[in-house]
Amino acid sequence: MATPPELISATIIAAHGRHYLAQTDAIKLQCVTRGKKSDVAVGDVVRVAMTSPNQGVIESITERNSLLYRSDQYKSKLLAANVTQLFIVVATEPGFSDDLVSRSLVAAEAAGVQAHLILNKIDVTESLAKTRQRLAQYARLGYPVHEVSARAAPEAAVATLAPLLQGQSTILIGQSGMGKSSLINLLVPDADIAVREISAALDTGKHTTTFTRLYNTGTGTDTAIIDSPGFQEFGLYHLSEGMLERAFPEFEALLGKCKYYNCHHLTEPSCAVLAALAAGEILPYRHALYVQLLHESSQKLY
Ligand SMILES: Nc1nc2c(ncn2[C@@H]2O[C@H](COP(=O)(O)OP(=O)(O)OP(=O)(O)O)[C@@H](O)[C@H]2O)c(=O)[nH]1
Ligand SMILES: [Zn+2]
Repeated sequence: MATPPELISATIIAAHGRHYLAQTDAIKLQCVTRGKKSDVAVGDVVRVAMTSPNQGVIESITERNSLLYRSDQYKSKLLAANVTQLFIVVATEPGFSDDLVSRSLVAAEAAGVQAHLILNKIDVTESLAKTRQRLAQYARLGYPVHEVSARAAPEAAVATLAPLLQGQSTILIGQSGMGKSSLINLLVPDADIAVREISAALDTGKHTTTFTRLYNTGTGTDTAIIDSPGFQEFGLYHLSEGMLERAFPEFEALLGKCKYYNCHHLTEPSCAVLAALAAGEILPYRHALYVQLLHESSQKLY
């Protein structure tokens, strides 16, 4: 009987299709999964069977502490595993979408991950007051908001964000143009070199921003920053009704107070959530998003 190959432990630092790059203490390994499986995410700790000095096959995934994902009607797409917090990068301009911010917050809640909002470009003073007002609504829901300017005050931006990142595994997400790359470059000084290395290893050609990647920063391996491609949509078809109502912190104190124990908070009489909405205690667009997500959840085809 042949001895099975030795398995080594590694962290997935980039994913492109079914090709992965895994980092061990000493080396980077190009990895594939067995068969058609593509259930591996950046941030996963995996066991790899070496097939050559820098290549291997992923044999197993270590149990995850968290898993963030998006989904459409047909399938879900893993965003990152084992993250402890999500930074949603927004800016004074171009404008950002409240729908995408709230969807990201719901995804974070569902994954049990702490979410922060990072307001970048506070040097653009024309739209600053208005943007602050919009973000205050999220602060009232309990999400910390941090203000920075990657361009006008880079050192202050690092001073604000670096302590929050220490010892955490943080994924940054944001719509295109918010300045996420500028922030990553400040927080991870060798990010450009790392991205070039990863692109070469995964053979992604010029499409350097189309894949999610993890950077280990600081002295140990306990601090990780994950950069993800800019996005235009954030489907959440995979969330069940029970998960959805618990993903809205403004519903929390009201759950269990509706007349019907199985209330959907849509049109039911004596619904505590609808009463709070009517009283102006719940923001209309947040409830509308809840209704939309409930609809998406019922449209799931997998
Ligand atoms: N005024 C101002 N402009 C900024 C700031 N940070 C970034 N920018 C500019 O905003 C634009 C977008 O920045 P990027 O860092 O490329 O943004 P991104 O979010 O990574 O966008 P994608 O690469 O499209 O995903 C660039 O022209 C930056 O120079 C800032 O603090 N203030
Ligand atoms: Zn209700």
